[in-house]
Amino acid sequence: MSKVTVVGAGNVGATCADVLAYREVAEEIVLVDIKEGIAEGKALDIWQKAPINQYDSRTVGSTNDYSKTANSDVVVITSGLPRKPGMTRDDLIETNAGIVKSVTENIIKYSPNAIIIVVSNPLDVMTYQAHLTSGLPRTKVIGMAGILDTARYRAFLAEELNVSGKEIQAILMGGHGDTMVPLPRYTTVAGIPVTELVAKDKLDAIIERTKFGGGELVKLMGTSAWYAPGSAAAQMVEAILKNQRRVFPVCIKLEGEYGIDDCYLGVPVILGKNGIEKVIELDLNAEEKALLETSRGHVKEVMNVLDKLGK
Ligand SMILES: NC(=O)c1ccc[n+]([C@@H]2O[C@H](COP(=O)([O-])OP(=O)(O)OC[C@H]3O[C@@H](n4cnc5c(N)ncnc54)[C@H](O)[C@@H]3O)[C@@H](O)[C@H]2O)c1
Ligand SMILES: O=C(O)C[C@H](O)C(=O)O
Repeated sequence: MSKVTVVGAGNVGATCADVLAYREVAEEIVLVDIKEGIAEGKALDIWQKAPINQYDSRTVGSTNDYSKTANSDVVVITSGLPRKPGMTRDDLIETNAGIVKSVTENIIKYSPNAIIIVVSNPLDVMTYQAHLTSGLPRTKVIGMAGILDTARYRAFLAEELNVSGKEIQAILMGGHGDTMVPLPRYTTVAGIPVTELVAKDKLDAIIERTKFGGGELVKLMGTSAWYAPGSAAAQMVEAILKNQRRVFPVCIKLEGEYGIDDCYLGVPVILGKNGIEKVIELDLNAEEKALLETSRGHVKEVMNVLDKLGK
């Protein structure tokens, strides 16, 4: 029987649990939150939707009782503060590091072999926190951001070209912040290089919009996004539980890949039943390497802040 826990029953966590349920990705989905009753309520609401939307996955809620999460195959961590207008994701580090640490300790106590998908921000450094606290191999403590950032990039391109978003294939690398690195050289529209279809100035504008895609939504809503993020995390869970071996950009601790050591960054990987089955190393050109290096430098600075906080 497959079991998934989603910690944090807020906007992203509840959306993720809902997508997991209606896609019947797991038989049991446990939603956990620290706020009394909220996880139980949202789990019950999703369960009551099952007869309407015709699914059999069972959602269960828990207020901070991790015994209900025991033997989860995959755990998604969404607990933590979202940013408000005027803030960067990095501003959340102090509060969210404490939350991610305590949540990870509880998770590992009851599901020592789970694969952990981190969503809380600042994403790359919260993945670092969960990896350190869990003691699991790097291939089993991974971060969700690349699927979301790529989806934004794909949606903007679909709009520009007036084609289905399904036709856009793209890869994006680096940290989940303004230094992320969309890769037009690896972007195609049904196999056609995007550079043959979109003028350079338009493509550059789409890349810029993608980099600040999270901030655009924060400005509009006063808090950060949840539909696409929750669905993106659910897509990672599905790839793992169904051993789909999908190729996604995922945050992992790099240990020599791309000439980078000891830094958590988004890179293309094969995602399957063991978590990250393989990191795919692209032959980046000089410009792409320089952009990735800038992103690495930024994430490393925030990792150093976490080190100073005492992890
Ligand atoms: N990686 C990404 O691409 C991405 C995308 C969107 C949001 N995020 C991040 O995800 C996080 C959640 O965003 P949201 O919009 O769902 O926020 P939210 O405020 O709606 O939900 C967060 C939930 O976490 C809960 N929580 C806090 N401390 C907890 C603890 N110790 N144990 C269990 N639950 C706890 C809160 O009670 C709340 O219900 C934020 O840090 C946000 O920045 C990341
Ligand atoms: O922008 C945020 O703060 C949330 C998330 O990282 C996003 O990209 O939507």
